[in-house]
Amino acid sequence: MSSNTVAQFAVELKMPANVLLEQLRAAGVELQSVDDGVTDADKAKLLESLRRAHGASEGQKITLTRRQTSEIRQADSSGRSRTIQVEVRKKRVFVKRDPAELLAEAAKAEAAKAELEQAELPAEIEAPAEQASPSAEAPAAAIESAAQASEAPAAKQAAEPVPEAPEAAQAPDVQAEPQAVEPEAAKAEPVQAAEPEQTPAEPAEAAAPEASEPEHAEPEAEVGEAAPEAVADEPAETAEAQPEPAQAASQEDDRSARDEDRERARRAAEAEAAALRQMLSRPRKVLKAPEPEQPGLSGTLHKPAGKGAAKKDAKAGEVKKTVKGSEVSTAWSDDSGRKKPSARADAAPSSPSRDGWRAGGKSGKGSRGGRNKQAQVERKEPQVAEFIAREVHVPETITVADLAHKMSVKAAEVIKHLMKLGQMVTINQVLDQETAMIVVEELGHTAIAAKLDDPEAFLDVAESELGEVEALPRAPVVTVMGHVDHGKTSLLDYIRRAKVASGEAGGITQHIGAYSVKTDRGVVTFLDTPGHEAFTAMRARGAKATDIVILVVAADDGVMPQTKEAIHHAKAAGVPLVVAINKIDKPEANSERVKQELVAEEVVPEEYGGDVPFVPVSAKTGQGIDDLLENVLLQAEMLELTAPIDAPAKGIVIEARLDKGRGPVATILVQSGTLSRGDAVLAGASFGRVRAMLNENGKPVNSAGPATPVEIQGLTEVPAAGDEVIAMADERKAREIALFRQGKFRDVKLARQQAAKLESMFDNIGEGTQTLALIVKTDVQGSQEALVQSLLKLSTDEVRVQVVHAAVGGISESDVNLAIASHAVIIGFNVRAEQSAKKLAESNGIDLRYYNIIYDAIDDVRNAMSGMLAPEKREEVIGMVEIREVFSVSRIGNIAGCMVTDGVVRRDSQVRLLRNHVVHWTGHIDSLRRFKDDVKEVKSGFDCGITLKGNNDIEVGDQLEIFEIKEFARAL
Ligand SMILES: Nc1nc2c(ncn2[C@@H]2O[C@H](COP(=O)(O)OP(=O)(O)OP(=O)(O)O)[C@@H](O)[C@H]2O)c(=O)[nH]1
Repeated sequence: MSSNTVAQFAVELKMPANVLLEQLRAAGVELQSVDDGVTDADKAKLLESLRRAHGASEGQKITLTRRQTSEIRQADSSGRSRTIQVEVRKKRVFVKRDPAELLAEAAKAEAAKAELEQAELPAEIEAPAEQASPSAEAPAAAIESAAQASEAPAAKQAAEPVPEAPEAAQAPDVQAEPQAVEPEAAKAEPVQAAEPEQTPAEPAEAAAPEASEPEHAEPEAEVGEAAPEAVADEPAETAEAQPEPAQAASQEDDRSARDEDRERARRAAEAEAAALRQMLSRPRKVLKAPEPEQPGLSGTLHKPAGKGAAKKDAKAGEVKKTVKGSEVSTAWSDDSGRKKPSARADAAPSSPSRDGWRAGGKSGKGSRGGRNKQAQVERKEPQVAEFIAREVHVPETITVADLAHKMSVKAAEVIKHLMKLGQMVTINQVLDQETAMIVVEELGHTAIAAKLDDPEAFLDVAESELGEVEALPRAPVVTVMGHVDHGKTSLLDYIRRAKVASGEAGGITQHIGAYSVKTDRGVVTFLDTPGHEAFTAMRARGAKATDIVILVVAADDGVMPQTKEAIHHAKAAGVPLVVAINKIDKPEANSERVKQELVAEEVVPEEYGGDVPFVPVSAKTGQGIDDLLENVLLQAEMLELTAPIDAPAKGIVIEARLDKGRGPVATILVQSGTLSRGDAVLAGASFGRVRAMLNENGKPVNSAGPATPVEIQGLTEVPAAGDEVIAMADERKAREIALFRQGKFRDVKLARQQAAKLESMFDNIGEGTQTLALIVKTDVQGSQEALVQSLLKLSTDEVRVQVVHAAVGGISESDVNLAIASHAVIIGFNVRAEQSAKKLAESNGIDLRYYNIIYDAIDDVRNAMSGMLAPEKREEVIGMVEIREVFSVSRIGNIAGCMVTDGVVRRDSQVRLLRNHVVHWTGHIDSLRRFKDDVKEVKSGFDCGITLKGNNDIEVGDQLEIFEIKEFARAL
């Protein structure tokens, strides 16, 4: 192609015509002016000249590549750990080119740059990050192709590279490539956005998004700041590396600048992450607070602060950091653009916190997770309850749940321990007392066996929950006693007729064995079971129902045997007496004689200086009845009888029977608390729910307070008179106890027998003087007196003989009951027990002794009293055992496999461990087994397994000397 003139060629090359003219002249082309023609040969000359002037025609290329990887860990709001790996690749190529080429490129680059400037910005602002890169590359590629295409002869001044050209060329090369941009980062955005309550809650922030926290920033704003953010990290780099070609040529400088850039970028990334983490972990309230200092900080820490500088850097394309996903870049830009200054200010000086964060990240949790963990630990600390050793009262039976409750542990804990003991139980399973006590001790508490019939043991939890209930005054409960035909029934009938029937419309429909009488001074409750039999029968069961005894003595008959018996019963029970001298309406009545006879029985009237009120009455005419009641109430006042009302009911069975239509019916005297219809009750060995309740007049009532007799229905069985009645919280528990008592009944009876045996009297040895209680029944009065006097003379300083009751006649049920109640021994001289009395005595273990010779009786009693002295204890070897094998069993210890070589070994015997015939240890046998069964004794010639209580130190060849401590009664 031929150009016409220099001027035209200069226009083509876009350079001044006179400059081109000079270059042509320098190349040796003879030209006079710019209007001279230029041939192709001239152009070739110019090219050759320029090449010569600037060395090799090929440009020298220097490429620097930097790769930087950073990892960011953070926890999201749910505490999950996320990792974001960011790899930033930077490639910078410096090309030293032919000035002519550069000259040509320069012209085109100018145009391309303008094009890029327009294309790049919208690409980064609006397009997602991955789209931003190609769009940025496109104009850059155009520049390169344009530069390469212009192989036109270069002008001289093109020897120096145009400053902006390399930068433009670098634009496509330098990219931040997200190697592993996790979707978590994208998730972070919804997390932030998912706080709708904040934006409406903070209208001020919404109005000023620049000052608000990133959470409130609008997505468009965040995306828009992606480019400035990315470039803002590298302002120094662009500033230092670009403008001066001389510096760009210096590799050393360039490298150090890049190191700085890299370090800065790293810190920036960390600061961003820290800021993000802070932002996520910060409490919401804190988030609402604006941070006004941020823009200022941004300006100071980042030299080209503000959008202008950022945009400029973006245009230069020195470093462009992009990550996949607009949300990620949004989050990052959001942090860096707004929070980075403060974040960096926070994070940079306090590397420990950053370390902490990283450490948290390693453990799979962000710093917030770490803090939370710490907080959780702190919160957990107080939950570690301090162990408190308790005294646990273990009743006859207890469920696993209740036992756990008593020990304040979880039922699972109890079940676990029982499993260790080889017992698989459920939470509702009933444990026997022994097992329960083992568990209690296992758990480190002190087990106390509650008394077999101690209702407190079942109610202690309930009562402790109820707390103290105020005890209020209650009516006295009175029993009438006296000799046959002295008028007990008449007296009770009169009182009931006069005081109860008259006051009740409809009269007495049913007589339930007890009733209450209202007087001017108060209420008196009568047990309508005259005679001391019922009284003593109750006492024999350990129940005390009566507060006061009215002793009826016929004025025309005087003190008779049953009168005396009644006195003995009352005195044995420690119940105060009120004497009613009855039948004073009769002309032959002699009150004074009665008084004197009673004084002989140690019942001293007040007028004689005693403490027993004597009231002359007539059950026939009603004379003195009011006075009698008044005296009873006076006596009651002195006793200060009280009982809680607002409490679960406790009472006693007065009488019970099986009604054909109604099933078991029991007359109950409520002694404390209030019994209500529907209450679950335990009555001795029977239980049930109070289905119906009738008062003394047969009228249905819903509740009964202290000292109130009621008849109840709903028990499963007929209880015995004198059985204690307890209202319980739940029927299930009442049932368990009742069933257990039924099973234990035999044992209870056996236990009772112990106390009444003459031989076992010495078991009761304690401090101070002992008392031997006797009931003496003889054939004639003479022998009675002789025997009683002889027996009383046996009393010593240590043992006192007490004749509770002495009378002529056969041994009656009443005598046996008195013996039960008084723990007395019955001596029958030439008399025998009635059949019923014999049965009662047998069933209750009462010692009945028959004698024909007074001295035999006296000798026996003396021997018994000798037994009551502390007996001599002597040791008696009963067997010898050889240990032939030793088995070690975990949790049990060492078990000795033994052969009984001599005598017998008993489970409850004591043992002395002999090693080489030297006593090594003395103690008790823990368990004695034959094969797998526990046995009570093993005789000579048999092998057995023995464990020793508290001793595991056993060896093969050891000998066990089995002995028992036997007590030998001392003679007086
Ligand atoms: N004149 C008179 N007779 C009375 C009086 N009290 C009771 N009697 C009579 O004495 C007799 C016996 O009276 P009860 O009330 O049955 O005597 P008790 O003590 O209950 O007799 P037992 O039930 O057998 O123990 C009856 O015939 C009564 O009528 C009284 O105060 N004056």
